[in-house]
Amino acid sequence: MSSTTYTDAVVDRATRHRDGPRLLLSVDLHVLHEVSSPQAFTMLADRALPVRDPSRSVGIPDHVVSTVPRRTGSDDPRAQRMLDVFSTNLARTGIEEIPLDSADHGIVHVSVSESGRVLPGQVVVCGDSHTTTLGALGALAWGIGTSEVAHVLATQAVWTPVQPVVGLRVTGTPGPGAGAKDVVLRVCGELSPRWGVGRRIEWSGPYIDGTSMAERFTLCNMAAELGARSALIPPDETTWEYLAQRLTPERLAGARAATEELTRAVTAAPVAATVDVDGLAPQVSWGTNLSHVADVDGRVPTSVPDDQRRAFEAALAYAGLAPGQELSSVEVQHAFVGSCTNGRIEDLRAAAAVVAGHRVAPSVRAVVVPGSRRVAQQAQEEGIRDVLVGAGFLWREPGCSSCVAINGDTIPRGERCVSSSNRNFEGRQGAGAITHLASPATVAASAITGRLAHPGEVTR
Ligand SMILES: CC(C)[C@H](C(=O)O)[C@@H](O)C(=O)O
Ligand code: SF4
Repeated sequence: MSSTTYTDAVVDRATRHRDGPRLLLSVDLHVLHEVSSPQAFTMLADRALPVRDPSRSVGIPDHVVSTVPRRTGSDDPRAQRMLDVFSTNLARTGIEEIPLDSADHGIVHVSVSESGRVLPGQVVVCGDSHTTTLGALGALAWGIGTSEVAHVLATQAVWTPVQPVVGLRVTGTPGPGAGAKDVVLRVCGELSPRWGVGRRIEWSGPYIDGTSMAERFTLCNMAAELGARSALIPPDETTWEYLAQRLTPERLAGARAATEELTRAVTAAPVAATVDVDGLAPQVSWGTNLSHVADVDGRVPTSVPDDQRRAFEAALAYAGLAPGQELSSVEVQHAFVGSCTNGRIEDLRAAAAVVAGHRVAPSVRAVVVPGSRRVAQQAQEEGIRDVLVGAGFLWREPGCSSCVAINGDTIPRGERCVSSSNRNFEGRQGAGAITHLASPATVAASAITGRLAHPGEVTR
């Protein structure tokens, strides 16, 4: 018998039907948000199809919601209409909504993980590319398109191609001031943005074994930027400790028993790439895709392989940078701590640790948007909110906010934002806005200095 990876075992358990190169998998949890679901509900209504199992779906408004304190929805009538349609669709079909004022509210991927809705071995889908985040819990989780959302609503199952499972091994210990965000930026920089296309990734190696859950969420979140359908970390004691804080003892025991059964004969995925992050410096993206990554105390590259030259020049022109330019000379006007990549309590702690005792530079507008209400609440209780606000950060309500800037939290044209989010495409944070992706610690240090900065510049 050929060996089976953890991912294969999850796929096998969920398979309802096989049709040549395609599998029909049962969906354990379907997460919906207001942007990718309206047409799906319309498709269902047009064909008079009911939702097959509303109890296995949950809807959370996050992308277009205002983040202004005491918000109730959106100030923009079009966005408000989207929120209203979303609520109506959920109520009409009997799907639970986690509304803005719920203790469980947050960005979809943050909310469903911290409220204990996601378990190892589950198949989880959402009309959102960063659903890979939930692979941190050992779930097989990926983003689907709107017509697939309709299909899942109608059948509680999803078609997926048979795909190879590959190991992505990470070794070494990052250097001072560097963490999981720097690691995943480096991984994206070293492998191509298409490295994961057509593959299911299993993270492995000594670095991964030692990561916290917060770090795992960051890593799996950004695996979407490698083009992978899914990326996960098979469950270990770290996973179970996280779940123990969120599940009743009975549910926890049930989930553990099911996982033990599932994983009895699994073997590690064959390693397709190894990235060594020993001594890694904090990373920052300088261009317009995830291969444009460098040490924050380093320089923009001076040359690239010929086949990348055009993209390189276009990225430099868009970002207003020159080959060989020192990144620590690049001034920023905005600093954003938030998103499903780095909007968790650990991320806010990391930012607060850097800014404590310092002031945000007068030339910078620095904003914290917690990933969820729980994160916001905990930050308040721990005094982290006070540290950040005391240093000059603006404090907002949870949501996607400037990560994708479709809720009004737009970065103006020509202005530069150092951001703890995950995408740096042209116009991602607003038409003509320039994005530098970094860790929360680097965002915090840059907010203080007014230019891209190594956290050590501020803390040492
Ligand atoms: C709006 C949504 C469909 C989109 C996604 O799929 O990822 C967004 O979350 C993003 O990060 O670009
Ligand atoms: S925070 Fe950003 S990456 Fe995450 S779901 Fe929202 S828009 Fe997408």
